[in-house]
Amino acid sequence: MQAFTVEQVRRMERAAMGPEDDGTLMQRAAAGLAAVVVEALRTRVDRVYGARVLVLVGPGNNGGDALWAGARLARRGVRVDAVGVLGTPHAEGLAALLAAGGRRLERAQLSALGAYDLALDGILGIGGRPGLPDDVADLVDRLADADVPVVAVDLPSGVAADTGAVPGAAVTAAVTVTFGVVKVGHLLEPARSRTGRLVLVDIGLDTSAEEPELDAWDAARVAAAWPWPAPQSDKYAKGVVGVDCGSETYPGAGIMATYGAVHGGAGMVRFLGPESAQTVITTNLPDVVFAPGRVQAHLLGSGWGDRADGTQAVADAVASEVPGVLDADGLRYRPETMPGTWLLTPHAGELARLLGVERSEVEDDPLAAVRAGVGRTGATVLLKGATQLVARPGTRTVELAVPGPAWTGRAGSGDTLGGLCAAVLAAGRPAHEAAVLGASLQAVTAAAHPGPLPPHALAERCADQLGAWWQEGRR
Ligand SMILES: NC(=O)C1=CN([C@@H]2O[C@H](COP(=O)(O)OP(=O)(O)OC[C@H]3O[C@@H](n4cnc5c(N)ncnc54)[C@H](OP(=O)(O)O)[C@@H]3O)[C@@H](O)[C@H]2O)[C@@H](O)CC1
Ligand SMILES: Nc1ncnc2c1ncn2[C@@H]1O[C@H](COP(=O)(O)OP(=O)(O)O)[C@@H](O)[C@H]1O
Ligand SMILES: [K+]
Repeated sequence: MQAFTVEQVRRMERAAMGPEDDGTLMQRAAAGLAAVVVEALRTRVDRVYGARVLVLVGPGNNGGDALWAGARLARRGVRVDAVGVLGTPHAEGLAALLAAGGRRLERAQLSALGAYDLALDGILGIGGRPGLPDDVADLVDRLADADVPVVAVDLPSGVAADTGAVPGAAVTAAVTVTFGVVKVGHLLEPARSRTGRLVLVDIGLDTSAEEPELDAWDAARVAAAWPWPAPQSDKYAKGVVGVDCGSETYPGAGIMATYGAVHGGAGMVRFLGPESAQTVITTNLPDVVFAPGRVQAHLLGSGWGDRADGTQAVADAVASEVPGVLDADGLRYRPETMPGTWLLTPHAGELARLLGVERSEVEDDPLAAVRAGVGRTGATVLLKGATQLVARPGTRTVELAVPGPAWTGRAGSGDTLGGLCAAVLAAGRPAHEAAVLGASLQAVTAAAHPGPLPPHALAERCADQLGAWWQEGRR
């Protein structure tokens, strides 16, 4: 699924409309929106005729969409009340609603909100600045308290369309009906959680001239793209991962990274980390070897802590011209520039440190931050967290891994994730694919095994997930 910025949407809308806006796009949007509301009413109250819908109307075309959809609903016998909550409502849309038998109410006339079967959020769309005025936020809260489900028009009002930030009050929708194309904010947390189920209505926009801002993967695409071994593949075709992770202080990181590489399907894993981790690895993963030798992907940095020869270790690995994953503490020892064949896997705090900015800056605009990480380092960057973004040199579009459940975020999950990515890298895939596939496999597996599994146990389930896909023939 591809997502676009507001600026791109405006360009596509202008191209579709031509010099004059004759309202065609808005009519298509309203028709699609009304159809979704009809289905939602059938599901919720088992009727359309006589059902009650409240339309919250803002000052722009977003309110226009909602009012025109309200008119369509009113013609089907829905009892539609519209209330202007910001500015002056779209004139033609309001006239159409009133002509169809809908009512316009003042806010003071609103009582017994629980009597509404559903509310339409037509307050702000792509022209909205994030946040809602206090009085509007208060009405939105009262609807939530009254358990009235909200269908958001285009975007849940109050969220930032281009970043997914939610810096102030915002609507939480059960369903969001968006028009033409998906917007960035629908897919990035925290706005994603405000979006609910996302329905895309085709209004005839042509995306071919625009490079998408985001390319979001789903599980089926991950399964299809996985580097499945061919019948003749030997261990070198599957790839050898060299794991130099962990330290005497943090031996577990080396163990969990190794679990990731083994269960991500590496043909061989060489463990080149601290001796204190070796006994556990030998006992639980006897296939791992400890002798130095041929490596097709490096995995460095997880659990290093302070490492006296850290700079040299990273420099040597980069100089070997073999691709690699550089994680966690290893990021502090990176050379000034790195090849795009290397994958850096920072979480928000690590990326902030790398960029010399506050963590909040990364969290407020992760898309800009992950691109800045590429600009700063030259490497491919996976920003880890609730939404996992992958940026690479030379390509503006940022890839979005399949999201997983919040249980996944535990000490050591990042270490196993590094191992999964390194296994894909060792199989010969480019760094950005290794990042998306590794992160998505972990997320899909965690979703299929909900609960607080420790990272090494989740890594074992990753192998089960690959096995299930293999048996389904999804390759
Ligand atoms: N164009 C098309 O062809 C199509 C467009 N479509 C629909 O149009 C929507 C975009 O419509 P839009 O451009 O009119 O902007 P919209 O989001 O309604 O609001 C802008 C108004 O809100 C105000 N305002 C902003 N933030 C605020 C805040 N925090 N608090 C208070 N006020 C705030 C802002 O005021 P100002 O910036 O002037 O202060 C301005 O008056 C789009 O999402 C889709 O639903 C579809 O029909 C398909 C065809
Ligand atoms: N809210 C969340 N939802 C889903 N996955 C998450 C969430 N938070 C973190 N994760 C996952 O957990 C892992 C945490 O990585 P990281 O912060 O590097 O942990 P550590 O360094 O302790 O191993 C990442 O792989 C990320 O994918
Ligand atoms: K809206």
